[in-house]
Amino acid sequence: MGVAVIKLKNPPVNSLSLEVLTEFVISLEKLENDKTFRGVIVTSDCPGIFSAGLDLTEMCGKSQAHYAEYWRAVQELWLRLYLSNLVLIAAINGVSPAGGCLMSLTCDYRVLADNPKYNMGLNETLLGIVAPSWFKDTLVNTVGHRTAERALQLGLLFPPAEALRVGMVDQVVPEDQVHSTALSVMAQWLAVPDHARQLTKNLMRKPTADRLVKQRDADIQYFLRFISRDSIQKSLRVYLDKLRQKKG
Ligand SMILES: CCCCC/C=C\C/C=C\C/C=C/C(=O)SCCNC(=O)CCNC(=O)[C@H](O)C(C)(C)COP(=O)(O)OP(=O)(O)OC[C@H]1O[C@@H](n2cnc3c(N)ncnc32)[C@H](O)[C@@H]1OP(=O)(O)O
Repeated sequence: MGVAVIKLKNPPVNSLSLEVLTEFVISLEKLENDKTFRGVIVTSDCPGIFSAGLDLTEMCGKSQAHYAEYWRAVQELWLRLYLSNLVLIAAINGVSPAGGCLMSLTCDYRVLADNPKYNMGLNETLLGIVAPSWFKDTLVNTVGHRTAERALQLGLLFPPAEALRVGMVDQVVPEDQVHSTALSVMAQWLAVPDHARQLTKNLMRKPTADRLVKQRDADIQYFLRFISRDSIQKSLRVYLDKLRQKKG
C-alpha cells in the first residue's frame, strides 16, 4: 500500500544531531517525491528509546555559526514533518522527551508502547531552557491550551496511561503490537482520498506553520541570543554532566 518505515538509528539515544536532522529531511523529501509512497511510519531502532530529543552537544560550547546552522535544521525538519503530504504515523517504542516528543507530535497519529518507562513530553524547563513558540503551538494543537500550559511550565513527562488520557497519544498498545497497530491505522488513513485528506491537513496546520515560516530568520536570531547566554550554557552543561555521571 505504499508505506515506508523511517527507523531512527543514532545510538545510544537517538539524539537529533545535525547529521540526523539533515538525513531525516532528505529521506522525507525522497519519499514525498516518490509517488509510490503515501504513508510513513516513524519509529526507532534504539531499544527503549524513541529519541532523546535535540542533541544537547550541538547546543553547548559551539560557535554562533554552528548554532544557526543547527537551529535552521531543527526548523526545517519540523516544517517538513508538520506539513507533509504523506500520512505520518509515529510508532513510539521508547522514551521521547522534548524534541523526541515534538517529532511524534508532528505526525498524524501516535501509537505508544505500553511500558511505564516510556515517558513523553516537552521537559525543556527542567533543563533550564524554554520550549520555542512553535514547539508550544504543536503541543497546544494536540492536547489543548490548559494541559499544554501546565505540562510546559512543569516540564511534565507523561507515562503511557497519562499520555493517552491527555490526548498526547492516540493509542497505547502492548509493546509487541506497536508496529502492527501502526500499520492497521495507516490502512484506515489511506482509505481516505489523498487530495481531500491533504487539503484538510493543510487547512488545520498551515496557520501554525506559517507563523514560523514568516519569521524563520528572526527565530534563529532569537535562538542564538538565548542559547549563547552564559546562564543557559551553564544549565546545559550541568544537565549534560548529570546525564554522564549517572553511570559513574
Ligand atoms: C523564550 C526563548 C525561547 C528560545 C528557544 C531557545 C532554546 C530552546 C532550545 C531547544 C529546545 C530543546 C529541545 C530538546 O530536545 S533538549 C533535549 C532534551 N532531552 C532530554 O532531556 C533527555 C536527556 N536524556 C535522558 O533523559 C536519557 O539519556 C534517556 C533518553 C532517558 C536515556 O537514558 P539511558 O540511561 O538509556 O542513557 P544515558 O542517560 O546514560 O545516555 C547515554 C549517553 O547519551 C547522552 N545523551 C542523552 N541524551 C542526550 C541528548 N539529548 N543530547 C546529547 N546527548 C545525550 C548521555 O549524556 C550519555 O552520554 P555518555 O557520553 O555518558 O555516554
